[in-house]
Amino acid sequence: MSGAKTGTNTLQNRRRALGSGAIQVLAITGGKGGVGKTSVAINLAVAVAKSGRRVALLDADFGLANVDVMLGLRAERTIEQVLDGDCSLRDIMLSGPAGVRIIPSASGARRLTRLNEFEQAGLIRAFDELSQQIDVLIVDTAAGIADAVLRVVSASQEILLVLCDEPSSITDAYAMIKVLNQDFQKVRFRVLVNKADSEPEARLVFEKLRGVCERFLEVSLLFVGYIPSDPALLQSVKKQRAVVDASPGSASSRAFFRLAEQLSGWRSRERPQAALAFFVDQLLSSETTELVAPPAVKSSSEEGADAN
Ligand SMILES: Nc1ncnc2c1ncn2[C@@H]1O[C@H](COP(=O)(O)OP(=O)(O)OP(=O)(O)O)[C@@H](O)[C@H]1O
Repeated sequence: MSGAKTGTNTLQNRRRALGSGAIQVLAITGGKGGVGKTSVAINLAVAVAKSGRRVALLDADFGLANVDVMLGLRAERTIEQVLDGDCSLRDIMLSGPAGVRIIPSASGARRLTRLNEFEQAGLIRAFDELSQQIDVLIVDTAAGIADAVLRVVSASQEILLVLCDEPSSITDAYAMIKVLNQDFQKVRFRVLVNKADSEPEARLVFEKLRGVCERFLEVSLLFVGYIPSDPALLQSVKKQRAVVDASPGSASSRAFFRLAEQLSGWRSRERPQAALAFFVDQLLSSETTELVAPPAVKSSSEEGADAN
């Protein structure tokens, strides 16, 4: 058996070991920039954490990674150093409001989809470590439909599309749904309308997207609610705080708490217990992944996985 093949089998065993915990993995996306993806990712993460679940927020917006900045934190290191084997996930995670673990990735997020075998082992080690510590992984993604964005989104068990009432938001969301459906066989999308003034208005925006999807695609869209346009959210951004933390009684915060409550009921038909393993698996199945023999790096948990 070749060294590369042996390495691949070992990696497969390690990936399987990630499947043991029932972790929800949710990508926040939308196609268009500025619709509020990062605001939703942060506030939903903090609202879920306030309900007692353990949450990690992966900042995979490699264009304008800014979760840390929006929360007044400073990332010294990112997932890039973890992939290089320089440190562990624990060393780079920041502690956000309500104990949300923030994983800064910046340009490392693009690299997540193009890993050589040494880096694959680093990624699996990192998520193996994470799987013991969280119940929910929320992934904030970049705008656009670049391949790296699509791969991160399609790797996630649940997809939450953020829309707002602008024609380009609808067309960009449609473009994203189409490519996720046709190239990645995704059929189910949850839709959140942001910056709406009322539920009827939000439903109208949702119906515009559903109308065009029904005409051309076989996908299922679920309306999960709306976040009102809220000056308190803008104020909290200026203070580098999550609105659910700074103004928990504001209109947008109440909507985020409602959404957080719903999220625990989003049990995917696609084996929720394997969501984290699926996430890592999909990132690693990139066509551009190079196969090179990995250096022998083992943690005790990987040794356990190898023995299975
Ligand atoms: N519900 C809301 N009410 C008021 N302002 C909002 C709301 N949601 C987002 N915003 C504001 O809209 C702007 C864009 O939000 P955000 O950065 O979260 O969008 P994004 O989709 O992540 O952008 P990008 O694609 O550029 O990363 C920010 O100034 C944010 O404060």
